[in-house]
Amino acid sequence: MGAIDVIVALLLISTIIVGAFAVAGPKVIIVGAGMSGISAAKTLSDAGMKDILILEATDRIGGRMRKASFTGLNVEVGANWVQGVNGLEMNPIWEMASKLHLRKFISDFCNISSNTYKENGGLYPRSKVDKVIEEADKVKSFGEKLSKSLPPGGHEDISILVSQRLKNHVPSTALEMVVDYLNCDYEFAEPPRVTSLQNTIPLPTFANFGKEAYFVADQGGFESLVYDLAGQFLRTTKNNSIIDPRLLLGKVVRDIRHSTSGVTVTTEDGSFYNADYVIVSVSIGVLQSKLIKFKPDLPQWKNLAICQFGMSVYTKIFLKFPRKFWPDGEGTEHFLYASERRGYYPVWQHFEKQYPGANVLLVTVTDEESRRIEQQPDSQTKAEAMEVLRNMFGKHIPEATDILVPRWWSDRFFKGSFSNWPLGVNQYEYDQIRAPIGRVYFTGEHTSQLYNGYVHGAYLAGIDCANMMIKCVKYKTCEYKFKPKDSLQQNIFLYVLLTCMSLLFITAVTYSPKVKNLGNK
Ligand SMILES: Cc1cc2nc3c(=O)[nH]c(=O)nc-3n(C[C@H](O)[C@H](O)[C@H](O)COP(=O)(O)OP(=O)(O)OC[C@H]3O[C@@H](n4cnc5c(N)ncnc54)[C@H](O)[C@@H]3O)c2cc1C
Repeated sequence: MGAIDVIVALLLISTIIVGAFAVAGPKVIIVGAGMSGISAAKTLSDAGMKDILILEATDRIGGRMRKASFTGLNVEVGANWVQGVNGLEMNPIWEMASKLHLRKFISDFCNISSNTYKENGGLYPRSKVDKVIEEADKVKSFGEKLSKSLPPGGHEDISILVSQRLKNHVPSTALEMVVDYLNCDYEFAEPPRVTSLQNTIPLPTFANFGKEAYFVADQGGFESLVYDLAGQFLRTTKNNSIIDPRLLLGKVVRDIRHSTSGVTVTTEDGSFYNADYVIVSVSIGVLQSKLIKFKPDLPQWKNLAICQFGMSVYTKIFLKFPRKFWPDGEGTEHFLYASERRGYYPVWQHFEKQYPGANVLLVTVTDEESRRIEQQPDSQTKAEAMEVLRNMFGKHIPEATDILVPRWWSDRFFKGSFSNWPLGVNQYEYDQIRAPIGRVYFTGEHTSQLYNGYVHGAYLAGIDCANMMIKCVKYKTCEYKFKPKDSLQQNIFLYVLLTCMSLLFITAVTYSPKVKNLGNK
């Protein structure tokens, strides 16, 4: 063996050793490849924890960021807006969308009072709608002040509806209801009677990132953000297909066995995968549905916290027409239909700016209307939407030639659209949702400390969850600091006890010398 052979052999050995160390470290399985799962996986990878395996139930990544082809156009059936832009802090999703040069359009509802239709035809006078909006704004400001005055922790929280009652303004006319719908349901996908006041008004998304919202209308799809993020740590081809063996699609996780020594994840096709840790990023709707069984089961307090939180349903229905019959031009993009039946095909949008000449309308429904519509044939939904449009624009308008009705609620991999903070869940119970259980970690938009329900919430929660795991693995700091309800109650008890004892002590100290002095006199 010559000197060169020795050098080559040494190089080879050192490469093997370095390679072995590169993949050394714990193996982590990530369940779900939506924004949160991918963001968690990337954070682990960036920290050197590259031995990861992502198991995704569907045949794609992106989860609730999903484009669909509709009459030759790619439309967003899931997330559409970058919410919270131009504020004090930079929304990370805005930064990513700007970096990728996604086409996006500011959403402006300033002119909505000129575009509000009566149930039986014709527009409301602008001044009348303005008055209702003004009144609703006053009630909202009242709610905001009230919300800030409530004690932290959430044990005295009230619903948005209760704050309206306190201000003696519960929307009751068709016009008041549609304005209320736009303010509340259109954002949270659930009515004011359900939604927590303290945790939604003011909303951290708008308070921190800014009041503006931008509508993404890019043929590559909003989901391209997730693909871009994934491409930063998973092997991809030149045309951006992911070919990394660490991502497995079509793997429906059904069973997670966990113990102090590791986890075993079993998928519907009978495969099983061993690892040191698992991160579960499925929606809270999926967690509530028990599609995934934990063995042993999650503790009672954890299951309770998961089941108490809200998974709302928000449905974007797209309709295609042979020609345009709605007004277009500046200030006409959004229009309202004020029905006596609250939430009946209420918020409409045309795409003259985004997709000129496409002749597509979008109508949004939520909650019970969404569930009802998901269960009926699309032809029935088209007939109902056409009747509403004819009420607004007259009998002469053409019939829609196509309709697209996404079904997020019926889909077992989502069970709804996004989480909404309901009345009755305090901060401590919310913290319990994201608390790890041994080697099982949880992420997803519903675990975001400030931004549940949003894409940026999903992204930031993924980072937080991965960092929690990194701290545990690398620095052996595995404690998750949260206060379960019991400990809160114990703290209150202790606080009262200590206060009483202190008062007794102060009284004793204050009065005993005086008694002595008196005696001396
Ligand atoms: C109609 C709609 C409109 C929205 N509008 C907006 C908006 O305008 N702006 C905004 O910021 N946000 C919006 N959102 C919310 C936003 O899309 C979500 O908050 C975010 O995408 C959630 O990401 P995630 O990773 O937490 O969850 P998901 O995207 O749900 O990812 C979880 C992944 O887990 C997979 N999975 C589920 N079960 C299993 C299983 N058993 N085994 C393996 N994999 C499984 C799913 O297929 C999915 O890919 C909207 C959502 C919807 C549905």
